[in-house]
Amino acid sequence: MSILSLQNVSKSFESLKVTDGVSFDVPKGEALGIIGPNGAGKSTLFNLITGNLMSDNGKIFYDGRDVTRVPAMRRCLNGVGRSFQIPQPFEKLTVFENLVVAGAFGRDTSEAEVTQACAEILERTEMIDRANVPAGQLRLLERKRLELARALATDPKLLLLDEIAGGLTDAECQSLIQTIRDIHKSGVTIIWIEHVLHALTSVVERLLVLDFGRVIGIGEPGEIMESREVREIYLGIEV
Ligand SMILES: Nc1ncnc2c1ncn2[C@@H]1O[C@H](COP(=O)(O)OP(=O)(O)OP(=O)(O)O)[C@@H](O)[C@H]1O
Repeated sequence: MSILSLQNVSKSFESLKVTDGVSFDVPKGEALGIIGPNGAGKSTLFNLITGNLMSDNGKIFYDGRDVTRVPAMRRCLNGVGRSFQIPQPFEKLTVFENLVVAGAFGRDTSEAEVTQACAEILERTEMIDRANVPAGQLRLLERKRLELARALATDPKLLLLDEIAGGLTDAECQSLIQTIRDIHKSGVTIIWIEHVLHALTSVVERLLVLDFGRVIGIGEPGEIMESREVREIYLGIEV
């Protein structure tokens, strides 16, 4: 069964069509990667799925329900979690406090349950040693881990990751990949936008390619990367 289904979804900013008749389904438990050139409309697609933006046309179904006009907060409470391309934690709050804020707003449970869940998430994301450090003092990998942890604090069934591996060294990237794999193994459905292709293809089962707001390919990563259109458009390789 699909946890997410987009049917002919479009979005324009004035005369610029940024999402152009996008349709795809994501089965429960899948990890799907999204690639495409800068400005292809990847983050906009995330904003449409989370409800941060409303589509002009088309339908979005989440967990069997039509959420096309459902506001972002409600979608989050129902299990749509996300990380942002540019992490913006509360810099003066500690790592733990940042998580508790996300948990308090993003899940429908008691304060005690939020606190307990946040402590567990700090373990899972290897941030437990940094629990009492103000977010403003974190290094890049830790900021990325905090961003991931904040998304997990909302107890997502569907987790959207927006370029979480960007700017990391290879070793840092590998350690983050392992954490994302563990989250995936625990049953969370993941959609991951990423320019770091080796990171993406080491986790996802399928890749979706966006270009000028259109889906130009979706399928098994090896097949997608071999496709002539993808190589020409995305990689700039003449074939
Ligand atoms: N709120 C907005 N108002 C006007 N134009 C916007 C808005 N948000 C995005 N755009 C434009 O829509 C296009 C797609 O942007 P988007 O951020 O979705 O692309 P992207 O594929 O995520 O790019 P990148 O890989 O650089 O992050 C860009 O031309 C961008 O300038």
